[in-house]
Amino acid sequence: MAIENKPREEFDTVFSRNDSLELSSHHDHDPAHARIFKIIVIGDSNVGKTCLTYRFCGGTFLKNPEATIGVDFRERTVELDGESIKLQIWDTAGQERFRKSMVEHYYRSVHAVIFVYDVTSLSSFKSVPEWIEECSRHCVGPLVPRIMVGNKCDLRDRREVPTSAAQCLADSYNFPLFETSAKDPAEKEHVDAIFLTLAYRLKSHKPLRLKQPSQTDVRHLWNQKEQESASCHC
Ligand SMILES: Nc1nc2c(ncn2[C@@H]2O[C@H](COP(=O)(O)OP(=O)(O)OP(=O)(O)O)[C@@H](O)[C@H]2O)c(=O)[nH]1
Ligand SMILES: [Mg+2]
Repeated sequence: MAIENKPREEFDTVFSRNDSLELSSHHDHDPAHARIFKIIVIGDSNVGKTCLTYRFCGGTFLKNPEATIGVDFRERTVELDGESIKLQIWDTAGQERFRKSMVEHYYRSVHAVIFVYDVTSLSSFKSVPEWIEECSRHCVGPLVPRIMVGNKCDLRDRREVPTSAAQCLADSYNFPLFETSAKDPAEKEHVDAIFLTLAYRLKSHKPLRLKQPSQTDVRHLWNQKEQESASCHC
């Protein structure tokens, strides 16, 4: 992927979307006191983290995604039992070179974690324990809900990770397991269910209004992202 060719407008859209979190009063549909939860999506490169988050927030399958650099923010407000809950989703980079300077930001004040692997890639599944370890190393507490997701279930003939093996791993960590496809439109509600499961758990866990990311945090990430894009010559 030619990083230099990644359209600048894409970043601007992402970041202006995030900036708008600061200006929640500008969104009529968004009650001023809506609680915000930060969910990070973690896993090897190419497993479909961007497509899954796009499916949930944008409603469609994102064709021709580029590798994520640093982080892309997406958000969706859901109504749960009459309460608006804003899910701020951090779509992280799977490639080490695009994530290494961001890792601390990923885990800071996170409310839930989604570990994604690709059911057609055994190696991405074998990486899951490493991602879980990274998460623990960053002091993410045991009460922070975690979910495991096997993506690309539409590629039935290419499956390398049996459900039984995935279930076994998920059980060993006591995580729920979802297998789904960001691509298959018939799986749309299943993708929603992943995020809504977390939203329900978070809703009951956290009685307080949560702090929104500051403009400074966002600008800091934006600057880092620009630097990484500029220094990458692949
Ligand atoms: N068949 C199929 N392809 C998918 C699915 N989800 C994603 N893909 C494809 O998998 C490739 C990688 O998708 P991305 O969403 O960019 O992967 P990623 O995990 O965000 O990758 P990084 O940003 O590099 O960490 C793309 O070619 C997508 O079209 C799916 O559910 N089914
Ligand atoms: Mg991505």
